[in-house]
Formats: sequence, C-alpha cells, structure tokens
Amino acid sequence: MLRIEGLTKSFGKAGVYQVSLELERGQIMALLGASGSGKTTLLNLVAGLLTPDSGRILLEGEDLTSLAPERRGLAYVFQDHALWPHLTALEHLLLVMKEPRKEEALALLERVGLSGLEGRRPHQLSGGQKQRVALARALAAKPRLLLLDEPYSALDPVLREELRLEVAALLQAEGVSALHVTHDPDEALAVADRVAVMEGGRIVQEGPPAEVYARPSSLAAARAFGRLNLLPVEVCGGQVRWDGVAWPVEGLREGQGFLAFRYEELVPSPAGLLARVQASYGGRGERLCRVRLAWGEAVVKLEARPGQEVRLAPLGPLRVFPR
Ligand SMILES: Nc1ncnc2c1ncn2[C@@H]1O[C@H](COP(=O)(O)OP(=O)(O)OP(=O)(O)O)[C@@H](O)[C@H]1O
Repeated sequence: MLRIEGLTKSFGKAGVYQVSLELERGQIMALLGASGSGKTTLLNLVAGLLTPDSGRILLEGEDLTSLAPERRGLAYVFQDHALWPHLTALEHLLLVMKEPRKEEALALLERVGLSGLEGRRPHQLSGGQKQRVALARALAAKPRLLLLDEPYSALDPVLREELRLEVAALLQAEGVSALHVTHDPDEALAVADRVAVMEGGRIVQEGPPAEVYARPSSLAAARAFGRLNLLPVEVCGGQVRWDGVAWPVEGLREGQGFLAFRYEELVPSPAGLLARVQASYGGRGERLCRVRLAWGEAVVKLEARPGQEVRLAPLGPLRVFPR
C-alpha cells in the first residue's frame, strides 16, 4: 500500500536519511523517537511539503514523489489545526468531501464528540474541539493515507483515549492507512499495528509495538517506550554478577554497558538480588516502588513498603546496551 524507498532530506547536519518502510492497507504505523529525530520531516516528505534529495514514495503502486501535495490523495492533521477562520465545523467537512452530504458530515462530527457544535467557527471552539474538527475533516476527505502529527496533544487524557480508539476503528472500517507521529508510548501500544522508532533521521527499529517494547534493539528504541530503567553495569561472560547472584544478559558478552529493563521485568524471588525499597507510589492499577539495587536505583512493579528489603530476579535475560 505505502512503500517508502531510501528517502533522504538533509538540512546540513540534520534531516532524514535513507528511510525505507512499508505499510499495508488499513494499518496504522506509529513513528516514535526523541525530539529532533526526524518524525515530522518524514511526514512532510510524504505529504509533499518538502522535496526529498533522493528516494521514492509509492502509494498503491503510484509514484507520488514528484506530485503536488494536493494530488497525493492524503490528509494531514497538523499540530496547529490549519482551520479556516470563516468556516463552521460542518463547512470544513463539506468542503473536502468528494460528494458533500450533510448527514454524513454530521455523523462524523458526532463520532469525534462534536455533535451540536457543527455551526461554530474556529474562534468559538476550544483547542481540543478545533483539533477534533481537523481530525473529522481529514477523515471526511476519505484519504488513501492519513498523516497524523501528535493529533491528540491538546486533548484531556479521557478524551484522548476515547478518540484514539474511535479514529483507529474508523480507519480500520474504511481501510485507510495512517502514519502517526506520537511521543506517547501508550498511544502507540493502543492503536498502532506497527511502530518505527527514529533516531538521528533514521529508522532504527520497526515492528509490532509489543515486540519493539519487549525487545528493543537499541537504547533509542528502548527509551521511546518509557517505563525504562538504565543502570551502569559490568558484563562478564554474558552475565552481571553481585553478591553470589548472576543474571544472564543479552546484547553484550563482556565489558561496560547499561542494563535496561522495564518496571515489570523484575519480580520477587527468594534467590534474587537484595534490594531496599526507597519509596512506593501508585501507578495505573499497579503499585510501583523505587528500589536500591547493587548498581543503582530502579523503579519496579512491586507491592512493598519504604524501608522494606526484598529479593528480586529478572523474568528472563535482560538487555545490556554498550556504553
Ligand atoms: N526546515 C528546516 N531547516 C533546517 N533544519 C530543519 C528543518 N526542519 C527540520 N530541521 C531539523 O531536522 C531535525 C529533525 O526535525 P523534525 O522536526 O523532523 O524532528 P521530530 O522528530 O519531528 O521532532 P519533535 O518530536 O520535536 O517534533 C531537527 O534537528 C530539526 O532541527
């Protein structure tokens, strides 16, 4: 459906380099990565707002690379909503519909939680409501591909969660693919079929979200999902050792590195490593504790009280990234 081949755009030392990816019809790909890693630049290249130095963009076999933005069959939801000041919410939708039908436009506005506000102009809407008009407009255009750049950033957490599921369902029903830039790992895990992690203008890992979360191939990919502890360790013979306890690790056989693990990857075990609980606090349906381990402090999913001593062991081999 969408095929990007070796896309490059350099701004001196920054930019996007040799990015290739494929996305099937109806799939959502989340683009994750630190600020400045090239996510928005990649979206702008696909949209045609930037011209690549090299590479190709193919949609359903058609080469879009030198087509004008308005001829690509895409819709784009920017962080600033790019609404017309003189048009009502409803008129925004009717303007882009191939066959403008009021009932259909009203139904779409209702699905994004805007029923009753169809007659309002942008200055009469809140930031979050404007963002939803922009989303509804993008969907009303029935694009072949939807480009989303942090589309839910102005929404409160409840609305954000509702809307991202609603939009994912709408995209799936219509068979529309989406490239979705987000900083929110929960969002990527909730709606994306695939994630691509960017670092320094390149895609450093790509795959199903649960797989990238569980098996990040680099520090950047591990960081992109949050819930991460990084402790400096010395690896000997594929193990980290302390006080008679040895944990097998992956990624490094010998030398200094960062032991990387999620909050839920250490569990209580009688033969585990001794840890002292420093603080305990609530998470989403879970208790988290900050504990002191041999190599430093870490957050783990654990029911314990401050001051308590616990023994912890990993569920499986943990990853070590070179230092
Ligand atoms: N028009 C431009 N001219 C010069 N440099 C640019 C231009 N656009 C982007 N850059 C640089 O390219 C790099 C990638 O920027 P981009 O906006 O794509 O990052 P991003 O991953 O979307 O970041 P954020 O998450 O902060 O939005 C950055 O270093 C940025 O400063």
